[in-house]
Amino acid sequence: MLGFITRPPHRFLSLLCPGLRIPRLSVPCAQPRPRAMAISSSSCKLPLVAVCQVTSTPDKQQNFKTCAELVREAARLGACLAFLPEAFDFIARDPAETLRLSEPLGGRLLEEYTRLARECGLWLSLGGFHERGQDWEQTQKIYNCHVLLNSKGAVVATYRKTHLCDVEIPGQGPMCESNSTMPGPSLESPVSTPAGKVGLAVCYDMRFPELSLALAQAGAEILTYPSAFGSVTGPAHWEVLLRARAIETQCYVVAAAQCGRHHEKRASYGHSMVVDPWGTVVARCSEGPGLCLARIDLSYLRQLRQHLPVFQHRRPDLYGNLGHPLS
Ligand SMILES: O=C(O)CNC(=O)[C@H](CS)NC(=O)CCC(=O)C(=O)O
Repeated sequence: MLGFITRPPHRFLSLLCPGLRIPRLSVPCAQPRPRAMAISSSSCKLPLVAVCQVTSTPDKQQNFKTCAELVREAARLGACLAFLPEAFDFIARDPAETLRLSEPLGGRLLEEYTRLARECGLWLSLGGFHERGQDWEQTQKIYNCHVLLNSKGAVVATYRKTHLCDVEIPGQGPMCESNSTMPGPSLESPVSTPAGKVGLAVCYDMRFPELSLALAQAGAEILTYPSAFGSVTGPAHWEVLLRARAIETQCYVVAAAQCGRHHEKRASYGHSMVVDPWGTVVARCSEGPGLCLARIDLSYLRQLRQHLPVFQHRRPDLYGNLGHPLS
């Protein structure tokens, strides 16, 4: 069947996901994009991804139950890949509790997620696992590890957050991630998944466009920023940063977020979303825990990159080869 679309099919997604809000754009008719483009198959054949939003607490078992329910729902709705936010495993009250609750990749929690991926037959982006790495004995610190599982439950990639969030924002309470966490040593090459080539990052990493450019130049089609964004920086920066990363890299951006109050000392902004390579928010979660869905249209991405070839127009002679090469 030959279909014509101008952008991913919102109407269909709203039917699938009643909680999904169709985005209101600030400049809805001023967009000089191709009027319509032909796609060779029905939009229903395009891969569907699910973005899960949760409120993690220090209760690991309860957090797993909540995430597993959302992942099962994502599978039931036909998603091939589900994204969980940073700290999907738990959000602790202090660094000592964070360290106490952490596990190695070979621990019980990852085993449960392996079983879940296999049972549901979908890929899982576990967006920020508190990982006791190989150097745990010496450092007594963890890594903030983004783990990608395939539909058989195998770990196909790991990326350890390279930019740690040590910031003091008035009104938000100080964050000092390096109290408990080591920065990752390297970027990870984008990974082929049923939805496209996924570039891995975590939360605060989104503030460093060099990283997203490096991933895009290494072939990423989908950038992922699983997050636990603060409640002061959230309203000011969250959507702007995600849309900017999508526009400048011409990638889909998927950002699963923590939301609500985790315990007496901490709350997160929520607003999980998927942004398309044009910068349009094509799916977003509503206030509380839940999920939203989006179709990934790589032929649209490729056409956009042809129409607007920014990667051919860069001037590394003027400002260096930012974000290139990856390794
Ligand atoms: O603490 C954990 O258990 C997991 N890690 C996090 O939640 C991290 C470090 S505190 N949060 C962020 O990076 C928020 C960044 C942010 O809010 C911004 O860039 O404005």
